[in-house]
Amino acid sequence: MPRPSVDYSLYLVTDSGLLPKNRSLAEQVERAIRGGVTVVQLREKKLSTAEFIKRGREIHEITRKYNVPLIINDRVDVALAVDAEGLHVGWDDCDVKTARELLGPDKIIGVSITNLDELSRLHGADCDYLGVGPIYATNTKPDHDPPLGISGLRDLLQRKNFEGLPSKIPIVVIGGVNTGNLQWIKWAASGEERMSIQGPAVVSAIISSEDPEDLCLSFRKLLTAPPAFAFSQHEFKLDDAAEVYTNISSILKNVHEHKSMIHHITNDVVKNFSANVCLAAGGSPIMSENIEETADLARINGAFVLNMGTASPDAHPLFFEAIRSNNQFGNPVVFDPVGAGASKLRRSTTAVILGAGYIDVIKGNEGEIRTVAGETVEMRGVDSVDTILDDEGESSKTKALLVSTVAQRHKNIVVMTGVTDWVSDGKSVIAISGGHMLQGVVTGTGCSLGTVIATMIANNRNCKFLSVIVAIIVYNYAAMRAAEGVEGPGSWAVAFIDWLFRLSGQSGMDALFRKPEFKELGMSLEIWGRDSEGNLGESKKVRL
Ligand SMILES: Cc1ncc(COP(=O)(O)OP(=O)(O)O)c(N)n1
Ligand SMILES: Cc1nc(C(=O)O)sc1CCOP(=O)(O)O
Repeated sequence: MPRPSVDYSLYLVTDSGLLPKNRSLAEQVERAIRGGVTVVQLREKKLSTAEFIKRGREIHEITRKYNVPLIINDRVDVALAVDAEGLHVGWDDCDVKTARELLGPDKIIGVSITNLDELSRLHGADCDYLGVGPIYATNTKPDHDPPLGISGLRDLLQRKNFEGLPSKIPIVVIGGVNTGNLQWIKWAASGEERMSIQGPAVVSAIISSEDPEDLCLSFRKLLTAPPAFAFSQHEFKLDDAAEVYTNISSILKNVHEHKSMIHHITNDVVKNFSANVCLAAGGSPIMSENIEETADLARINGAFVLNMGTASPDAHPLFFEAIRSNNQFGNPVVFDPVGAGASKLRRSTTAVILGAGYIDVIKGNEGEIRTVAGETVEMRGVDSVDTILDDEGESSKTKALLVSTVAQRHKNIVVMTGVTDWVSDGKSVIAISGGHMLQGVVTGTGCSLGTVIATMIANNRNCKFLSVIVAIIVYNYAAMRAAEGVEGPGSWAVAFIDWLFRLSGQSGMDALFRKPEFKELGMSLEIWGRDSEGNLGESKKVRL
């Protein structure tokens, strides 16, 4: 008998420890199937063999009624005893070859994949689907491997040489998946990848739900629609500076019409400065670190800034909840990995944050962005390490490649600050000149660029990349104008806020481009083109 063709679009994995009060597993599973679950995996870690088999038969009766395949977790003997449709194994369980010999050719075998090495080790295995995870951190499996995040997932899906497995092998993605992040995961994992995701495998969100039927109906609806505010990558042509001019006034108009709330979780040193910058740029700041209110704030947020400058491990659950809540409402998330390479704690906090949910913009200096890229960077505190040196010639191309690679891996926007600021959405790369050396001696100037970016994209969710570019231009120009005639860093900081306030009014910036004093400052955009194979090619500098 040939193996059944399976619809993996909504895969339920059970955990009887997470059921709502007075609810049996059988009832929960049946309700979930009525809502649209297409595969059920019985995962029992605490039952004796006899109890596992008994429960397996009970659940199998239900799944058979709805023609939904039942997969048994870990245990070949139980799968055989129950005559389940399949088995799911991890790397500590029975190997695929032995499982196939024991189960025969017509049973489904699924395998867990956490990294590229496991994918290679699966070479030639006779398995039917892969369970890839954890995509995000989860309390359901406390000993889980470090989360893949979007970048890890994309690395796996883009893997070119996994000969020996069917190229279209179905993939389900597991770990922290819920109705708030499902669309982001599906969207971020789509593109030119070799393998694609068929659906989520979900434990706690469904098993602990009071109304699993309704919840699964919501999952089904979300599976087919893209997230409302995913950005589409932008194909800048070498002559496209005009596009920035064309859009700048509508971007600023949206900011001023809405005065959106920008929730900051930021470091103690810069709170006051960032709040003032946010107000001057047209936003409404709230600096809250209460985990109890992150979900309520996300309901009304325009955007969320997460700056890990003074973070301790105690703050990880707060970061986690805030990212998840803001993803749920489609609020842009701007992450500043302050000092990411300076200590083990900061490296692990960066991984926690990137493994908590979708991040729209990563903004950092060169050392921070290289750390996010996976390099080991010796940072002296939180200040930038400019090892790629100047912005000329080859080093300039190296920077362009760095930001575009990180943006491609995370399917987001990456801003790398420095004497020149670099920004990429994975497709286009733009280098923006401007700014002033006094920024380097006032605490919080780097951090508050994240604030201005968040303020600009909060109400320009359909053109995030352009909004980030506009934010950097406004910011750098304000920094330069503020430096005129001031005595030093203290008075510059005050003048900077004044200039931001003046410029970010719609008419202020709109008129600005036409003024001679703007032209005289010599700010420029350098736009990088791609050749026919998609590689970064030549660049063209355009004076603003
Ligand atoms: C669909 C799916 N994917 C991955 C897993 C994890 O399986 P495993 O690695 O065996 O870990 P445990 O489930 O045994 O804790 C899964 N169960 N289902
Ligand atoms: C069973 C399991 N396996 C994982 C893996 O990464 O292999 S993560 C996981 C638990 C997923 O639970 P939830 O949907 O509640 O986050």
